[in-house]
Amino acid sequence: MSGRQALLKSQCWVVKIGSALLTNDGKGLDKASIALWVDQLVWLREQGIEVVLVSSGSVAEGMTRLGLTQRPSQLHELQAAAAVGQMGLIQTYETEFKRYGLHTAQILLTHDDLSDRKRYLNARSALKALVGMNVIPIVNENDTVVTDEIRFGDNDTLGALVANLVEADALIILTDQDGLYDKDPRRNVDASLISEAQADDMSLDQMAAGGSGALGRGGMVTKIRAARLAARSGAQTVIVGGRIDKVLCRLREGEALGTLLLPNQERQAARKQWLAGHLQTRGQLVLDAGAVSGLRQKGRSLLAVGVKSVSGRFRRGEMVACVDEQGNEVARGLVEYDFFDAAKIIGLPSDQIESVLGFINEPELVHRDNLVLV
Ligand SMILES: Nc1ncnc2c1ncn2[C@@H]1O[C@H](COP(=O)(O)OP(=O)(O)O)[C@@H](O)[C@H]1O
Ligand SMILES: N[C@@H](CCC(=O)OP(=O)(O)O)C(=O)O
Repeated sequence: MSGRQALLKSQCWVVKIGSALLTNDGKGLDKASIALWVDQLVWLREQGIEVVLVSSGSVAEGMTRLGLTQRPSQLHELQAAAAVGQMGLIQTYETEFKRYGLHTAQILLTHDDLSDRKRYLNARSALKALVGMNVIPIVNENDTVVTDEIRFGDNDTLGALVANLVEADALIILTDQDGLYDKDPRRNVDASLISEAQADDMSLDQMAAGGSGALGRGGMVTKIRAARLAARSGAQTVIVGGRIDKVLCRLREGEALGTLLLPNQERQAARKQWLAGHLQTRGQLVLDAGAVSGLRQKGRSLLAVGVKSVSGRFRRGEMVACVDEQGNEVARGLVEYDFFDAAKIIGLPSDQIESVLGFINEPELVHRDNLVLV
């Protein structure tokens, strides 16, 4: 399945709404538009699509609330504006989703949260749990604690990393242009819209060279880069105009709006390759024959009950090798428990984990989504 067809079948969307759109041309949050996007996000949920929202707008809203006419240049002022503005942003979404009786959750992330494996797994479990509870997670960068070096800066990158995190099928980037044009449409009246391309097509880069608008941070450069990052876990990206009437519903129904940027591999293969990129094992789990066949033949997760021994000094979220009793490697995966805890629960059914450890991270020792067969 390729192209727009895949969107019809997709199950999980990360929708990113950029500053350029959200902030009513610099005059505070565009609440009327936010209400319309919320209507559409709720409609997507009703179609059975899991939705995670990545929303910018905290700095712009903070500027309005603090009466600043120019985006601050000093980091501490930017952080202060973001902290003030994030309140208004979340308040607005909370009010709009409440119309439908839906709860929202605020998730503020930094680059560190997603590069540290333990925090990565924690963020993943929390987001998945929220989505499972029919809550709409609203993600933004944690502007108050980040410094220059670790800032995502733009939320396109954050959107892509969240798409990797929740293994979304689609990253939808809503912006103030109808999509990616062959040159900046603000400066070139003859620019034409690119309807579909491979995310890794390098000729896209020069089309995006025009920079960003006055309110946005990354322009199209970071959107194309985001599409490439999202493609690592097999997600498609659509860059599309957020002001197009019922844009999200129409995309779901297969209408060819905006620019579709495709991953160059099938989702499963991309996901496995992405995991493989993280491989550097920190320990070893020896599996019994039942667990080996569960992983190999049935594509199951690894449960503690099927593990005979552990070695190494791994921590939760690190990569471990899973070997059979003869020492042959069967798979590698991200482990859900630290070495000392894993050693205590091997051989036990999952419903005994809590009584032995006093807590439970996950019922699996290695979840099948985090497992690559060797
Ligand atoms: N080839 C291009 N096609 C479309 N927009 C482009 C292109 N090159 C640069 N741009 C600029 O990118 C802007 C959108 O990016 P940005 O301002 O960062 O918005 P956002 O806040 O939505 O991320 C557009 O307003 C446009 O001026
Ligand atoms: N965290 C910042 C977002 C940065 C930003 O504006 O990004 P983008 O929407 O990608 O141009 C904020 O909420 O203002």
